[in-house]
Amino acid sequence: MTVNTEIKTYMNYINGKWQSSSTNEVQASINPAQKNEIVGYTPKSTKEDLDDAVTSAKNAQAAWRKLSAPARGKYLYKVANVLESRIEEVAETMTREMGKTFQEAKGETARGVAILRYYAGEGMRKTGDVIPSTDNEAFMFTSRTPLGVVGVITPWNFPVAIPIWKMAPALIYGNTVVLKPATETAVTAAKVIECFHKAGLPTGVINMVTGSGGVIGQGIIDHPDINGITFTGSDNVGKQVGQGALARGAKYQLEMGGKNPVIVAKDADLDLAVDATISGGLRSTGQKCTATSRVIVDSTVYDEFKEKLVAKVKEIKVGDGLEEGIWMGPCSSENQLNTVLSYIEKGKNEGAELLVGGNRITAEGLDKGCFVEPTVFDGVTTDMTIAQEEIFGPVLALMKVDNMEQAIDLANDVEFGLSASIFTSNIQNMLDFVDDMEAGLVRINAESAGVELQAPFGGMKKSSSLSREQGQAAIEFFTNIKTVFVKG
Ligand SMILES: NC(=O)C1=CN([C@@H]2O[C@H](COP(=O)(O)OP(=O)(O)OC[C@H]3O[C@@H](n4cnc5c(N)ncnc54)[C@H](OP(=O)(O)O)[C@@H]3O)[C@@H](O)[C@H]2O)C=CC1
Ligand SMILES: O=C(O)CCC(=O)C(=O)O
Repeated sequence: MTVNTEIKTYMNYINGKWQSSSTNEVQASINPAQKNEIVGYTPKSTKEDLDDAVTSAKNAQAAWRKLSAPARGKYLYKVANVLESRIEEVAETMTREMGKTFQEAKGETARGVAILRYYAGEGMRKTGDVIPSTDNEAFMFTSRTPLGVVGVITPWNFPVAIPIWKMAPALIYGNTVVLKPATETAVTAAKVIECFHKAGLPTGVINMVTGSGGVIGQGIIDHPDINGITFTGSDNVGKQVGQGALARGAKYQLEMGGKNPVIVAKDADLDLAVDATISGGLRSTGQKCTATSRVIVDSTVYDEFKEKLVAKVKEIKVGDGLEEGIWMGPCSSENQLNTVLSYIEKGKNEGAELLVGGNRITAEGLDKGCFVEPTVFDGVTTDMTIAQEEIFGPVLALMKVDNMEQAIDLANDVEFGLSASIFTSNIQNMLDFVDDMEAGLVRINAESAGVELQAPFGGMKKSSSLSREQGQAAIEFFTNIKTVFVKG
């Protein structure tokens, strides 16, 4: 494929115009597969830039809310068409900016298109109920009203899908938006916003301000004119968002980490389980909140499963995600790579046995990138750090159990509860797992990652603020219910 190597400076999008930051300062976005390559520059914005964006969103609010939902939907269909016409280009930028393979990046961009179309269609669906009143002369019903201005703070691991699955429902239900994308993937975000611009959304309905989390993200948390904040990212920052929003009475929604288990029962199809563990744990270099990280295997099939898993992990081709035949790209940044390596060190120091991987890759051609070997640990116990904390890297921890009850207890023995999967052919195992697993997504004979846009998405315990994103569930966050009582 041809790679676009032009280094461009992208801008904030405020009040329907592309604008540099008030200080004109920019930050470089670096390719994690080739750290000497700059993908583009984006503004290092200030509080003043954010204020302008919020004012613009606030001014646009009334007219956008007054449009019919089907009319708002028509705009989203147009955005979807523009993005669809740019899939390859946006995907290439994503791969160069955060490292996931081009195939995965294309899949994610296509998913962005599908999400836009889904929420465009939502504009034609009902948003309320008629409820019988005890007064037989009255008419009672519910309707939905938008929050107002929504602040959207997004991470780098799904730089197209996550902003879109937050912005599209915000818009269809009548909110206006200020997006603060992750700094690491701000160029990809700018390209997504270009699609909204091209689709001709009314001025001010959508705005983007790039810049540091500490300034622009914190600014969104504190801004009195932002009525709701939707966030995906780390546990620590999520807590700050929740506490800040609560303190000033803004609505908030948080999606944070996972420590997702896969259980392999003695009656599992082992080949299927091995493939799903690798796909769920190591695709996107393990940088998904739904990634498999703990592999809990029945002792009867433990050795056979381990042997098959290790053999396949050794075959994984790591490299620049733009190259043909590469299965796993780099970590998204040097920081992320160092975090992963530090967890691998902790695993070794705390007594886990390294079966494969464990090192930074420094082979020629990969030495300028943030590459780490896909890694599998054996003999992991639940008290170890690698069994408890989110690593966000290509690291699998094998854990042995003697029966299904032990497996589910172990699977639940973490602070997170996002996704979990089981491989079994026994119906009782499936039913027990569905009933007892403390996770927002429970998947049977399927990998832990893989979210469908039309279904609710979110976790239990520390994984989320207990609300759900995506599908029709999104309406609960992006609107308030009004109960209407009418009497002639
Ligand atoms: N649940 C998930 O899908 C994700 C989980 N993570 C977890 O988080 C770890 C760290 O990743 P990282 O990128 O640092 O995640 P962060 O939580 O720091 O970043 C997520 C978003 O929050 C912004 N942000 C950072 N600080 C603040 C702040 N004080 N107030 C408001 N917003 C802020 C970031 O901006 P900026 O980019 O400018 O810093 C980014 O837009 C990963 O290793 C992983 O464990 C990370 C990404 C996604
Ligand atoms: O598994 C997926 O497709 C979604 C994962 C996700 O939401 C995340 O990593 O933030």
